[in-house]
Amino acid sequence: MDEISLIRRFWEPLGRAVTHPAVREGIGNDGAVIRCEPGQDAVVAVDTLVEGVHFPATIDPYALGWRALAVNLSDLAAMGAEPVCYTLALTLPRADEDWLEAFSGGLRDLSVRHGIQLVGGDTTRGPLTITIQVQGRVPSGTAMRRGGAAPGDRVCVSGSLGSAGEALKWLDTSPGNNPDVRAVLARYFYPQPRLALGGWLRERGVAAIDVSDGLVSDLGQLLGEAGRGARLDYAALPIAPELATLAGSQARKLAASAGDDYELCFLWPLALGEVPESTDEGVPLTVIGEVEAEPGVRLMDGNDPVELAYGGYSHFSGGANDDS
Ligand SMILES: Nc1ncnc2c1ncn2[C@@H]1O[C@H](COP(=O)(O)OP(=O)(O)OP(=O)(O)O)[C@@H](O)[C@H]1O
Ligand SMILES: Cc1ncc(C[n+]2csc(CCOP(=O)(O)O)c2C)c(N)n1
Ligand SMILES: [Mg+2]
Repeated sequence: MDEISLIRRFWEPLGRAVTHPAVREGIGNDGAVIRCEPGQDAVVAVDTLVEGVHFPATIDPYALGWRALAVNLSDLAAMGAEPVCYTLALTLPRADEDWLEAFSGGLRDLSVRHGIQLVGGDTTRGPLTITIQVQGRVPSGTAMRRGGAAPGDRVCVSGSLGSAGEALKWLDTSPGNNPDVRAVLARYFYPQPRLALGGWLRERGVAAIDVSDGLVSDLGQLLGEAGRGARLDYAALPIAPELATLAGSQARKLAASAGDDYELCFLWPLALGEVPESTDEGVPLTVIGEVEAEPGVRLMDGNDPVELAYGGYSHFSGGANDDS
C-alpha cells in the first residue's frame, strides 16, 4: 500500500469522524485552516510516543492509538482547554493494514468521545514513533498557567495514582482472570484525560498539571520557578484498591513517583473554601498537602520524611536512560 492510498483509506475517514465547527480546511491541503474566534485563545501542545520508551512493542495497536491521543488531550485538560483539532505524524516500519485499522480505531473512538478532529499529519517509514499535536481553545486570557502557587494553597489530585506505574511490571505477562492486573493494565493502556475537570478548574482560576512523569516531579514543575515548595502527606495519596492489593507497602511509593496515570494535580487557593470531595461529574478529588514558602517538595509520613530513590521519569537521567 503506497502513502497516498494509506492516507485515503485511514486518515481521510478519521478526519471525517469528527467535524469541528472551527475547522475551515482539514486533511487534503498543504496545511489545515482553523478559524480564530474573537474572544478565544488557541492552546497547542505536542507529545511523541516512541516504542520501547513510552509503550511496549507488544502493545495492541488499538490501545496505542487511544494512548497517543489521550496523553495529548491530557495536556489540553491541564490547560483547561476545550479540544478542537489535532495532527498526526506517524512513522511506521511497514504498512500493515490490520495494524492500521486497529490503530486508527483507537484514535477514532477517543477523538469522537472528546469531539477533536484530525486535520492533517505526515506518514513516513522508520522505527515506530507517533507524534500528535493537539489544538484547543479557551476564553481569552483564562488558560491555566504554572507557577502562581501561594503558601497555604491546598495541593490536590484527581482520581488515584500509581496504578499505571504498577502496570509496567505486568506488561509482558498475560493478565488471565486476575481482575487487579487487568485493572492496572487498563489504567496504563487507556488513560482517561481529565478534560471536564480541567474546564471546571479553569473556571475557578486554579492552576493544574497532568501527572505524566510522576507526582513529585510534576508538582515541582507546577510550583514553577517562583521558589515555592510543598509538604505532601504520604498517607493521603489516593490509591486504587487494585494497586493496594498488587503492590502492598510499595503502593504509595508508586503513587508518589511513577508516571503514566494522567490525573490532574492542582493548587486550590484557600479563598475558594473547602475542596469538594468530587466534581459535579463525580471525579474524586483528594487534598494531599499544602504549598509552603520553602522551596522543594517534602513528602512526610506523619513526622517522618520519606526519601524517594526515584522521583519521576526523566528521558536523559536515571536508570537505563542515563548515558550522561
Ligand atoms: N523540543 C522542544 N522545543 C521547544 N519547547 C519544548 C521542547 N521540548 C519541551 N518543550 C516545552 O517545555 C515545556 C515543558 O515540556 P514537558 O515535555 O516537560 O511538558 P509536558 O509536555 O507537559 O510534559 P510531558 O511531556 O511529560 O507530558 C513545555 O512548554 C514544552 O512545550
Ligand atoms: C514500556 C514503558 N516503559 C516505561 C514507561 C514509563 N515512562 C516512559 S516516558 C514517561 C513519562 C511521560 O513521557 P513524556 O515525558 O515523554 O511525555 C514514563 C512514565 C512507559 N510508559 N512505558
Ligand atoms: Mg512533553
